[in-house]
Amino acid sequence: MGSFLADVYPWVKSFHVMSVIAWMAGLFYLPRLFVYHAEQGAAVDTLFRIMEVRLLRAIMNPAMVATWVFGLALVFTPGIVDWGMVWPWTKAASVLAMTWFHHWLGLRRKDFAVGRNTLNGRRYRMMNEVPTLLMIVIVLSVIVKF
Ligand code: HEM
Repeated sequence: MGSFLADVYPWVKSFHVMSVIAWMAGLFYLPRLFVYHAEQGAAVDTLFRIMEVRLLRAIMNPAMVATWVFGLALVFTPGIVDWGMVWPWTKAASVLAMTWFHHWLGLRRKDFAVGRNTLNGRRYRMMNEVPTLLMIVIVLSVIVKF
């Protein structure tokens, strides 16, 4: 299994990065939709509900699962992760936080879907910074490898 993963390592890493791009696109865009949805209210309600559920189900959920599957395959590839270094731990903490953020967005989408959103546009703008900060930590972790 280890030698198979070593053989396909560049492929797995390519698909990991592709799924990361799709997942991050959704994580950046969905909170922006929530900002407009919270601020414009009834005028855009039906259209935004459809856009939000489709973005989450058709793009973000599959992209998150693919990111995890390819990412874990990289973790099990011999010689890639040295748990004695700091970067695997900062990366692991950040991807867990990113996954929490994904689920937090899913819960907020459900609030909008039943007309029970309680947060204003400003709160969603602030939450929009969470994936940006986590992305910075993740990319520095995997590229600089401190
Ligand atoms: C969801 C769970 C994730 C796991 C288990 C995971 C794990 C890994 C591992 C083990 C590597 C290989 C590092 C190497 O080849 O030296 C890697 C590469 C990479 N990961 Fe992730 N990752 C995850 C999520 C993410 C996320 C959310 C991002 C971006 C925000 C990301 C961005 C990258 C990038 C850009 C690389 C390529 C680095 C290089 O050029 O070597 N990963 N990932």
